[in-house]
Amino acid sequence: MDHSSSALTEPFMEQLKTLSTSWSLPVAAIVAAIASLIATMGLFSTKNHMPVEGRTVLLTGASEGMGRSAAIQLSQKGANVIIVSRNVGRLEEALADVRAAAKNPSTQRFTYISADVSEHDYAATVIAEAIAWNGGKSPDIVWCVAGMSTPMLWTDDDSVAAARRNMDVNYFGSAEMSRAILREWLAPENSTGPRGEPKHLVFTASMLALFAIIGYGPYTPTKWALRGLADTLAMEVNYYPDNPVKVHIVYPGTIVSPGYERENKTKPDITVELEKDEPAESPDTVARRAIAGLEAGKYFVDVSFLGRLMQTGIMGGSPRNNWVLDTIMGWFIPIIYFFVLRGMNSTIVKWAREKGHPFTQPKKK
Ligand SMILES: NC(=O)C1=CN([C@@H]2O[C@H](COP(=O)(O)OP(=O)(O)OC[C@H]3O[C@@H](n4cnc5c(N)ncnc54)[C@H](OP(=O)(O)O)[C@@H]3O)[C@@H](O)[C@H]2O)C=CC1
Ligand SMILES: CCCCCCCCCCCCCCCC(=O)[C@@H](N)CO
Repeated sequence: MDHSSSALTEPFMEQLKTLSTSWSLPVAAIVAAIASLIATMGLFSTKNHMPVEGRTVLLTGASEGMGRSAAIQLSQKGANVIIVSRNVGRLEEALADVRAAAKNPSTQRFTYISADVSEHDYAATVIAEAIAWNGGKSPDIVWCVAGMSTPMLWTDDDSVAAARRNMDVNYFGSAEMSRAILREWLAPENSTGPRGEPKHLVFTASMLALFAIIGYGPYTPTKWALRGLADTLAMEVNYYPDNPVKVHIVYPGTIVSPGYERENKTKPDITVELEKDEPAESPDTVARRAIAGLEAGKYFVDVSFLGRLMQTGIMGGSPRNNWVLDTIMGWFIPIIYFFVLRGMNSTIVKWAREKGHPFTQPKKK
């Protein structure tokens, strides 16, 4: 016979148990969350999460603009550097600057590979060449920088052709490279165990992948696509615990680069008007901030204050840089966007009223 419970006490005990679990679970969760936050925040650590000295870095799109600046700065930090783009003359000039910046000129090595990132299967060939040059070892860090932009209105004649071209260079150029290098890094014969120095795969998006504005229809979706791929791969690399790889994605604002000069030739004036709130920066500055973010171990690499705010506003299921700050800041961003969007849309309507129907406005060519 069971004496331990009576008809009276049992429901009470059940209630008490439910009550205590309904409290203890959230409390335990909050305590665990705070503890793991403190552990992962890295607030007190100044560890360099991406040492490059003596390691080999491959960058696409590094003959001009931010990629070139990044290659030079990584050379200053002691990296061996491989730069990839199409034009050989510009590659040679850039490589001379990269070489001249070397920290240890007698031991660091440098080379370039000419390739068009928009060509199907280009990356497997580039990686094979890079490995042969690097004494049979794959590069330790791959940074996809190559990109282009042809801003125009979506109703313009050439917008869909431009969109396909932008997608081939910006998205598939990085997608193919990431696949080629991951097939090396993640291969069983290249396992280092979970404590091995991680490899780094870096994508270059744009602030427009966080907040889209009028006139970048052919371009912005390519950078959103990169964000989707980067989030996917940030999770997928965890499937290979013995082959540690860190994925990162950089979100630059306006970079005063040769590419920026080119895109401004066709950029609608209304786009120029709305993007003027994000201060334009030199390629050196953007590269320096991006590398600092990579060294700090960030997944989402912001290079400006607005970019930092925008990131927190769209994070969804992306890995966080700092769960506490990102969550608290995330509560405020919708309030900012309420005013920003109203302001931008009223500027657009005002311009249409002042300058006439967009089809009848003079076209930039
Ligand atoms: N400029 C800006 O305002 C912003 C730029 N970004 C992004 O940052 C990155 C760097 O931009 P930015 O500094 O302006 O770069 P630039 O446009 O100045 O330079 C582009 C580089 O990529 C190479 N490249 C272009 N197309 C190809 C191709 N099909 N195959 C191989 N290489 C190619 C170019 O060399 P070559 O022509 O010889 O091939 C060059 O080295 C890009 O991904 C860009 O989309 C993001 C936000 C803002
Ligand atoms: C909290 C949020 C505040 C929102 C303020 C909005 C300001 C809009 C700035 C848009 C800047 C776009 C820079 C990237 C440009 C680029 O990628 C191209 N130049 C490349 O072609």
